[in-house]
Amino acid sequence: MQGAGNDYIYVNTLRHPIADPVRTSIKWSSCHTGIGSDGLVLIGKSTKADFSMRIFNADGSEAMMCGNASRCIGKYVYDNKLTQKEVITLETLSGIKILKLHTENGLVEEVTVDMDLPLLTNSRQINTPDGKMLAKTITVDGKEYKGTFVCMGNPHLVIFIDDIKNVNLPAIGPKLENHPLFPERTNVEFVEVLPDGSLRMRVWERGSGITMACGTGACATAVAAYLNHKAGRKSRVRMDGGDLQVHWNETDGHVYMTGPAVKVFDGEIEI
Ligand SMILES: N[C@@H](CCC[C@H](N)C(=O)O)C(=O)O
Repeated sequence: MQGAGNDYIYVNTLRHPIADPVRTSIKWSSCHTGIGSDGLVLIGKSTKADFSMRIFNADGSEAMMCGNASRCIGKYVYDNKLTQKEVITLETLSGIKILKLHTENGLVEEVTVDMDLPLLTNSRQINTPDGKMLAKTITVDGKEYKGTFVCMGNPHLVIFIDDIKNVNLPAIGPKLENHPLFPERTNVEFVEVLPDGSLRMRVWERGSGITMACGTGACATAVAAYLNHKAGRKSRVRMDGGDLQVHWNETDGHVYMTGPAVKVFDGEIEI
């Protein structure tokens, strides 16, 4: 399945348990020797919510949260009749998220995810030496990058720039991901504010590299844009694979992300 082009292999572990998800994600994500994906997502049962999600990056590392995968799970469980609910709770390593399904002709087209509160101070995931987050200047290869840190269950470094075409993402992405400031590594977003006010973002994902979109990254981008006076509470985040709508609600402080969820194909693989 894919959400704005961020593609994962989804396994319904209620029927097909995966004994070694780390090894499986590395093997299956490989474009030339596996299936090819940004990682592996396990849909499971939960004692606290309707379903659970575990997300593994292409390098086998497990993440706490995935925005695009949450939407795709909403589509998977509804379209495959694992539930008839149109509001679903999903247990993740970063808490329970609420998915609101938008259906057309009995199938899910879009999903709004309550992504909970953004974390703007230090978190377990991002241990900066001084314990202070928000704006920070990071020097890499003699060049300074001013980043805003936002944790959406997982860590994001959002960098605003004037012209996104000037970013050499394959070169700078891994250097920022593995910068000593982030002992647990980080996702990295470069963002240009377009004349219509939308946010053009490209992402280097921790553990997967360049992806066509990142849901938590889009939310982090919208929050950082508001904090840096570059956008209002509602933003359209435009990524290589499509757009997401993000609303940082001032009443409850939660971030709401809305976007598509698409099935690419069903398949069987021997393990
Ligand atoms: N693509 C995802 C985020 C996946 C996890 C991330 N690479 C991490 O390690 O934190 C999304 O849509 O949010």
